[in-house]
Amino acid sequence: MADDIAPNMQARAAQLCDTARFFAARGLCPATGGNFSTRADDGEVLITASGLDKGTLSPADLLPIALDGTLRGAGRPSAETGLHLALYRRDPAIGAVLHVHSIANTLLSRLGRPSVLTFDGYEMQKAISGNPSHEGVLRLPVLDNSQDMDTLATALDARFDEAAPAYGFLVRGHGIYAWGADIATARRHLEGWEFLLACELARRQLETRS
Ligand SMILES: CSCCC(=O)C(=O)COP(=O)(O)O
Ligand SMILES: [Zn+2]
Repeated sequence: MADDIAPNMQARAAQLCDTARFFAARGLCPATGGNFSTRADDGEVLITASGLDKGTLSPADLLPIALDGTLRGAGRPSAETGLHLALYRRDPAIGAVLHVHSIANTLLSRLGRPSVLTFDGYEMQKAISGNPSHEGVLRLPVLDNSQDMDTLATALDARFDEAAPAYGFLVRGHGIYAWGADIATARRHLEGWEFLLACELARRQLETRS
């Protein structure tokens, strides 16, 4: 909880909560869905406690946890902590991991059971680091959902090289994970992906009607 957060991490904790409230205010964290974390300077991770309304988060709702899953202090960390920690362990450059549930990410990961979604022709592709133009093709991997975080983490590990250039992946019928070197970059990636997913869902609906 807040007392356990080092003084030098207070600003980052506040920024993470601002970011969570930003996405919640846009309807991307319905019914307590979503979880948010950032790497701390001491190598620990601050992650949201489980089951909270992400629209009212404050730093008191963040829990410090080691990369091996050892919780420092009391509280119940996010049910999806295992996936966040797997990402931080896999890539030391990851500074923040954000997860939300939207209608677009939930539906598009289910329609036709894709293993990957592709995007081309969208200016917003440039929101994803390393993509200078709408002319490239972005690939967003889709993993099957599981309630077992070890199963999900193993599946992610096997496809991490695909997910890395996307700075994210979808979990089927569940939601999106996006990350970045810091909270602001992770937020840009997540906003960008959610815009692209919303466009793609609307495009498919319009095509079906015509
Ligand atoms: C009601 S959403 C189901 C749980 C979930 O997918 C989620 O993102 C929130 O779980 P947490 O334990 O982090 O609150
Ligand atoms: Zn979730």
